[in-house]
Amino acid sequence: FISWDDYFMAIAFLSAERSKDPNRQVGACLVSQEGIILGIGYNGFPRGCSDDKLPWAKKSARGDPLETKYPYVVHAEVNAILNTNHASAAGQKLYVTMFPCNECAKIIIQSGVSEVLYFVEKRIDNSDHVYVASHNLLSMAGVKVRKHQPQMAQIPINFQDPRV
Ligand SMILES: O=c1ccn([C@H]2C[C@H](O)[C@@H](COP(=O)(O)O)O2)c(=O)[nH]1
Ligand SMILES: [Zn+2]
Repeated sequence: FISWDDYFMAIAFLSAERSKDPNRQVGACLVSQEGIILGIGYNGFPRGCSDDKLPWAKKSARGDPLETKYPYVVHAEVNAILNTNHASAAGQKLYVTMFPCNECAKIIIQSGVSEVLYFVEKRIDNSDHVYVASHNLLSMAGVKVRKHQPQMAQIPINFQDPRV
């Protein structure tokens, strides 16, 4: 059987699979102190804002930021926190497939999340101020941050009927 941490991180990974971002799929899973899933999310455009009308591009040929995804996309962490159906995020754990950016860090802190477990860091070196700021904020606010060390290398899901 799989450990609780692998289980919740796997749910964040599965949620990431729903993202339509062609460059980076991110998933998040908010879990209560009792081990109950309160919310899951992935990076996507806001409800009612169609993927057919908004761009998924990283860069614009014309240098217009409005032709890129960045001003429009809701980050996975924010969606997981907002998808809680009014349960409080205070004291809870957030499992994320990628270390959160500074904007997500602010929301994580203000919503009272007490621990962030992440799988990978996007930051390549200390020059990426967004992720350095995120580390600084989470540390100053006393939010625990832990890199998840999986106990299983993979968790296959087989949709075949187990009796076959
Ligand atoms: O904290 C974060 C940071 C980023 N994301 C999402 C937002 C975008 O859809 C991608 C990043 O795309 P790049 O092409 O790597 O710039 O990741 C997030 O959900 N949470
Ligand atoms: Zn973010």
